[in-house]
Amino acid sequence: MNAHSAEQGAHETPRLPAGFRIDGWELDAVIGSGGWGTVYRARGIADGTPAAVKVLPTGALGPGQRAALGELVAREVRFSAEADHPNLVRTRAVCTVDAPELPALDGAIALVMDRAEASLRERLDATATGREVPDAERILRGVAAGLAHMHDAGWVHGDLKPANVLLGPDGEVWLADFGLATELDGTHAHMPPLGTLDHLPPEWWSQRTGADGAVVRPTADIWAFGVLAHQVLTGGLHPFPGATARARSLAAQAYARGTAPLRLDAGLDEEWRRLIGECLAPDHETRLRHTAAGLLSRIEKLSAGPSRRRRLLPIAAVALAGVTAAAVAATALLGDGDGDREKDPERGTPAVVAGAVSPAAGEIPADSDVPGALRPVIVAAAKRCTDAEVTPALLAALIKAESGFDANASRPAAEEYGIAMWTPSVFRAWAVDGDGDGDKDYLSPPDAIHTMSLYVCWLDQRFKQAKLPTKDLPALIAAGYRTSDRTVIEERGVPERVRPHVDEVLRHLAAYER
Ligand SMILES: Nc1ncnc2c1ncn2[C@@H]1O[C@H](COP(=O)(O)OP(=O)(O)OP(=O)(O)O)[C@@H](O)[C@H]1O
Repeated sequence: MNAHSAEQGAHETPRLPAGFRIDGWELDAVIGSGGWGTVYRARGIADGTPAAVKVLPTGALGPGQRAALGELVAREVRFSAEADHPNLVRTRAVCTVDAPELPALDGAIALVMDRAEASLRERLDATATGREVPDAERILRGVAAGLAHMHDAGWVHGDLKPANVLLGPDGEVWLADFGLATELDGTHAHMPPLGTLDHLPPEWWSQRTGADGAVVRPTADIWAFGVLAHQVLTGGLHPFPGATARARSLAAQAYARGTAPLRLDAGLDEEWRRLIGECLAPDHETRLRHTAAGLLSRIEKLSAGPSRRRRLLPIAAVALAGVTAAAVAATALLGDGDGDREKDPERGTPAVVAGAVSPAAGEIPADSDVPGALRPVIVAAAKRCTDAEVTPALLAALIKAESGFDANASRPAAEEYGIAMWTPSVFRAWAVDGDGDGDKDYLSPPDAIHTMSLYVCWLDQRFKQAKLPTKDLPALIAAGYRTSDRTVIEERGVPERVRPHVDEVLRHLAAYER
């Protein structure tokens, strides 16, 4: 299971050895560890019933930690004991660990649960970016049903995320990890400021955290469901851009403030796009209209309808290019500057949305010097961007000026390599798997060109936001690709030192636009 989780717990508390017995259960290997406990494979001593035992230690912690853990454990135990629904993991017993030789674990609470085969997190990790997780709709239906039951019973999950959705041996879908589940008091409850950044609603950040912790309401679970559904239907893409959870949460907050639009993945089916967009309504009040029960009945209708597919790029272009319709890869937020192509930590994902064909996207003239094998790749890459300026001709002109279509081009002094002359560290932040081989490689022309399209799309949007003259956009993009968005915006035009390069791009562009 999740190696990260296993490591995380390893140094915090000792492990119980395989064969250790807790009441009628015998432990086997560790499945994984979370922030508060370790989960073991186990079986019933009497009849071999498979189980998973979560051991929640209460010793060996500082006083503050102990208080917080005590509360979480109490919640998890209480909720687990009360929860009874096919979409909530079943707790068969709550026991106490008797291990005087291991003081850190002696007296720990052990929750004996039905054992899952995998978590949704693992399924996502095993799914290629851009593909749906197998059985996606059924899984989402199970999650919505579990959530609806919790809300009806007056609880909020508070930590809905793929790691907390378990998949049983016979395809069961179980919500798990109720440490943050909290009982509703009127319309909201309180919980400590834990949870996972990636699934917290934007209003979380503007709430004051009082003695009882932040307010948590069912609408927080609705938001988390929207994020999770987007991940499940896109092979793990988060709906907000950023390389880190913190960056993504900042992007979600910018969206909630109205300074950035919501850009869901281009391949999403219309109905799902609408449903996810509603779950991700920017504020609690708007989200109030949507209940988990309402989501469940919509998903049931969706599943009953004709079979749905992610929208793919036009087959002809894809087949010719030898590339798969790998979905738009999430762009990443970057760290420190690198070379001349600087990076802006505030940037968002360009509008590579809707699977729409770029309005000005034409073919590249057959008698041009653009190699035939590259043409369909370039055309498909340009379709990643809905902005009219980013055409196959512009991409071709940029590539011609950058490398002369040489896949092995390199300028080591400037750390630029491959057909699109990517600086490796910059490439990594934007990388798209253009050829669908599961790898993102700046020396692979489809990867380099698809990534170029994404980056250029973002430059185009930056320059429009900065109100630079629209008629100059191709020149500005060429300059931005050679320098940085910031340099071009600060100079309010093409910097003199890259003027010859920009003129060359414009010459090629004129030739390819014929
Ligand atoms: N009933 C179960 N059957 C099989 N695996 C389980 C079961 N419950 C939890 N796990 C797995 O055990 C690991 C640890 O789970 P745990 O709930 O302790 O932490 P987490 O959810 O990864 O993190 P945190 O609780 O800090 O959010 C995870 O990989 C989880 O998928």
